[in-house]
Amino acid sequence: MASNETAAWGDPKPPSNFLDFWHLHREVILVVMIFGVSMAYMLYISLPTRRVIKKQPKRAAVTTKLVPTKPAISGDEKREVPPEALPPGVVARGPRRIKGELRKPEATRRTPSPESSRRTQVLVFYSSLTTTTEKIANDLAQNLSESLKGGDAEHTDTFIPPSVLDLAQIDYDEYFISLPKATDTTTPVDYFYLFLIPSYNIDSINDNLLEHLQETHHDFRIDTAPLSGLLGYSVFGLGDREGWPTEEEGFCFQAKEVDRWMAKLTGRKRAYPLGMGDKKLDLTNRLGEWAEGVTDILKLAATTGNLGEGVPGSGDADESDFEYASGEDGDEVVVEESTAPKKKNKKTSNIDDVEDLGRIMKSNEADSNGSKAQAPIAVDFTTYSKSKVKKAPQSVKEMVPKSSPTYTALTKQGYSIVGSHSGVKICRWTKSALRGRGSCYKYSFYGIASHQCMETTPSLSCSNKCVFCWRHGTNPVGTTWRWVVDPRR
Ligand SMILES: Cc1cc2nc3c(=O)[nH]c(=O)nc-3n(C[C@H](O)[C@H](O)[C@H](O)COP(=O)(O)O)c2cc1C
Repeated sequence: MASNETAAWGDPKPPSNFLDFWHLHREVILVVMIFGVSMAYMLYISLPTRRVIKKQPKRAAVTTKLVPTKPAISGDEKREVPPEALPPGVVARGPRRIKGELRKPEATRRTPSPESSRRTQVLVFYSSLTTTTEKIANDLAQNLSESLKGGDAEHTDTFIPPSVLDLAQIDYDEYFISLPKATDTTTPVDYFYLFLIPSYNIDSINDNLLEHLQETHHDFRIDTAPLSGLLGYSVFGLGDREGWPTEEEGFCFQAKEVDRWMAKLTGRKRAYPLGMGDKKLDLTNRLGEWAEGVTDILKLAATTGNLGEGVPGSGDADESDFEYASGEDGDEVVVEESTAPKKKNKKTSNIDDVEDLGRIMKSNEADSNGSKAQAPIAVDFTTYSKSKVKKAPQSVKEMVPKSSPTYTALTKQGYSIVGSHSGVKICRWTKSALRGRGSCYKYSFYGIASHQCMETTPSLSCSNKCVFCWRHGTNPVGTTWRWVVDPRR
């Protein structure tokens, strides 16, 4: 035992075989090996060139992950050479550049080229009390449909057949607060609005439309030009010079109003000037000219995506500026240019909009130069003060005047009109009960003696247009009272 221990730690003689040697010196050998490996590792990680070479392939792998779709990478990138394979002397600089673009949904893209897949739809809006305009609207849509095809293969697919829309039937929010939603979402559609507006000096659906357009423009929650995405619009007015000889006396006054409000809501997208026709004189000719002009503009707009140079009066940049300055296109203009007093046109309010600084400066310049020319009037967009621009004289109207088609329609249904706004009608169930043909559900279910009922309302106007309404949609629609009020007694 003693000789063994001596051999392990103190025997100067070398061990007889490798196993003995290992048993004798393994601690020393292990320590030396660990030290050596540590040194080698330290040396390895301190060498910069090696690290770069090792990391390069890693970065390439990450890049490939980020761009999974092959078409998004251009042909140059596909041929990119890995850094290891570069010829000597050529240095690979920085990370690989990815060319391409964010892929948007097809519907949101806009390519104004003729090959564009966009389509155009004309919407023909009309109002009609005595059916002339309704017929004209349908004919116009039919003719437009033909002439926009025109045997021209290029335009055949561009235009969706025009739609005819009765202003008394549609929901204004769908068309005049934002653009209509296309049914086919795969192909983007540009809308072009046409209006056929007869004028009525009695309460009619035109008043509702005008009120809606005006409210939309002034609603602080909505953009002032929410229809600026329209391709364009144009208005044609129908009137009667026999009763309303001049525009000042009310000839086509509501078509002019619609045109003016649409200019505001579309951000001046008037594609063709306002047309006007006298039902008894020149309607066919004037309408024909207007329709021809509109067709030309439509073809141009559908292929280029814009209204081009425009035609005189259509509201291109110069003309709009003129309209703007002369007050034709702004209800905010407080004094007519021609009637403006020469020296009192400085400012009508203490608050001016920044957008008007240019005009205000011009006006001041003209003043200081002592120029006699009438400068444009300063405009205050921050107020909704009532316009003092001369309008066709408008008195408070009766809700259902005896001479109106509404009166005729309601009396034909069996109503008696009391005064100018109340209506009474015997319920059909009352008649039925009197004839012994059965009563209504109120009697059948609850025993109410409903055979004595009558339908009556103090106001024939209503704020809704319910499909089941007993007024059959022939009554005026309004959210406020704007008609003649009965005397107290
Ligand atoms: C009750 C009534 C009021 C009218 N008021 C006007 C008017 O103020 N200005 C005008 O130019 N024409 C006026 N007209 C004429 C109509 O605008 C014209 O006849 C039009 O063609 C009628 O179209 P419709 O048949 O589609 O209703 C009025 C017609 C009616 C029946």
